[in-house]
Amino acid sequence: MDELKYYSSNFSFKSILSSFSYWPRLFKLLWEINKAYFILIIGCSLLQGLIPAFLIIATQGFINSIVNSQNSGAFSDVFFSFALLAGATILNELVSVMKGYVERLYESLIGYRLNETIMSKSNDLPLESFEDADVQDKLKRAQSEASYRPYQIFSQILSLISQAVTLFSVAAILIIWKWWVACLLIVFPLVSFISFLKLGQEEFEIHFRRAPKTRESWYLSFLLTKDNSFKEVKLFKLGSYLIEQYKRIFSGFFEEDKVIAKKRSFMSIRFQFLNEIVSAIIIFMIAFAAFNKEIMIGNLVGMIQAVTMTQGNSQGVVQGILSLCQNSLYMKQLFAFLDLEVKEEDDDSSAEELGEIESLEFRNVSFVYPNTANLTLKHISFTLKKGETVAVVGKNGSGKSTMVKILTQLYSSYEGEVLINNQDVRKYRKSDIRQRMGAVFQDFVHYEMSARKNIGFGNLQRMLEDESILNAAERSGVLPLVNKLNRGLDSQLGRWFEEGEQLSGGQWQRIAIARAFMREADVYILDEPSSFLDPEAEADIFSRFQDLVEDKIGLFISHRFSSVKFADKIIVFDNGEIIEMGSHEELISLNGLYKDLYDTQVNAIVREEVHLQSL
Ligand SMILES: Nc1ncnc2c1ncn2[C@@H]1O[C@H](COP(=O)(O)OP(=O)(O)OP(=O)(O)O)[C@@H](O)[C@H]1O
Repeated sequence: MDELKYYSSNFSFKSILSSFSYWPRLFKLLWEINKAYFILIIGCSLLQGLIPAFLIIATQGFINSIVNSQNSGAFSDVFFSFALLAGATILNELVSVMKGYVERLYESLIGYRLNETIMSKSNDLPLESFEDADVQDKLKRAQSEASYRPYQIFSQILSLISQAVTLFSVAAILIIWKWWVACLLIVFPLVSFISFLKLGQEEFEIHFRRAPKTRESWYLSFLLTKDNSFKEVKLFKLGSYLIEQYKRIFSGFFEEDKVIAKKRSFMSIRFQFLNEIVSAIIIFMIAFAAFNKEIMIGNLVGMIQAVTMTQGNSQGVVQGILSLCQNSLYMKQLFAFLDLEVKEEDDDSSAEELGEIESLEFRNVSFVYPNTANLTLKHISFTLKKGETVAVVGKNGSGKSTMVKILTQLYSSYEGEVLINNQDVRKYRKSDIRQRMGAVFQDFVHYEMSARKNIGFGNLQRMLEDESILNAAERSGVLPLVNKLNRGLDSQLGRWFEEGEQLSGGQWQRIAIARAFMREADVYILDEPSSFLDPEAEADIFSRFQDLVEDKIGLFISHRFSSVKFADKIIVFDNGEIIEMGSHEELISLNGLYKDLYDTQVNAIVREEVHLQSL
């Protein structure tokens, strides 16, 4: 909201001028995308600007040559001026076809490249920024508006140049006759400039304010069109409600658009009317001059053409400058996103080389999520050592996943120290650290792609090596499933694309675990790996996990104590703090939260067994 205030108060002529400061950057960007197209379009635009004046002179000459030939009886001049006129017309057509062709290619190329740039920028952002609603709004604005505006600005500048060339060359024909006529035609449309400029600012402000609502509407349509939400939408009969919400947002937008469109139409009618009166008077004056034999009939035709063209071009130049002002404001949005600070220090060449990770330590780590009031992690300290399997338990929302995100360097704005091999993690490149970690997050991804990619994404270099992929599948116990797939590793998974084979929740989870195991890592982290698994599958996964991490560091978060109790060390989280730590036996004897949670689960299982036996 504050930002809107900032922008609103800056919708001034000055701010529009300052937005032109992006032009050099924009031109550099467009030049780098394709130099040949860039030059060709500029060349064609200049030619297009000059041709109309030439056409008028050729038409004028052609008509006058006919009139002269009637008096002299010689036809050769007519033939010559006809050839000139025909040549100019053909050239005009050729230039416009050529420009259209290059423009289409260049425009789509620019669209792709800018989307690519926006995607790589998103990829470079740290998770903290990515989860920020303001950054999401900026991203939405950059994606929806700014990716096609750059070409618009470029083509507007060119058509402005071309129109200006036409305007002055055609106006020269009138200046020779009566200079003030040309001045009147050029200057008059400027009267409308300020009014249209204000309207353009209003329109921009509306679009700027819309970004959060546009995102909301996108989300509503996402809920209705994606398979993972579709089931609930059907079951709870949310469809009509969501469509209604969507409609409400768009009807609001439509009303605003209608108001702007109405204002624009009224303004156009007013200025158009005044323009027509001015040109009617001038055309009448030209006709009167021809009637008095002050000018020839060819000149009459040429000058009437010149009046219409000067007037049209002068209006075109004004409109061009206006939409250029407006588009320049949108350009700010693109660069506002591209200029977001990237805090990742991966390009730090002074970073130390990271060897095998033998120990990981949290020393007095506290963390608060941006824009929230309370600490999510409070003075956390623990150590993980090579050869250890550590389980993390605790109630929902106690901070376990947050700790994992800090461990994997997805958040870096914590207090305290995170150490690798007794050295501060900040000494190492984040990408080097992540390279040595294999993790499955709670909200792991179902890639709607082949089984090969789903597993191979864990180690891109090995994605084409069947043996490595099958090995990872074996380790996560998903090999029998992979072997049963119609096209083996290259079978499409999920239902989004053709010939996709849908998996169960547990099968997807095993595939995600295989992806983590694909990495030749020193640290393996599983955040609730058993949430979709049946007890047998869960026991299977943990025994495989323990084998895998025998001489590595293994960390898993779980709510299932049947697996947790076999860990070498158990860390108990409560409300962002570590309140207990030790082996299963040690924690049971402590008689604290761990014992409570454990007893609750064991008693529930016992009750269930008794109930089953009584049936
Ligand atoms: N991206 C975020 N932005 C702001 N707050 C967050 C974010 N992610 C989590 N939180 C908050 O941080 C707290 C800890 O969440 P966390 O996911 O770490 O808990 P957890 O122990 O893993 O819970 P669970 O067992 O339910 O997975 C919660 O109160 C949650 O609301």
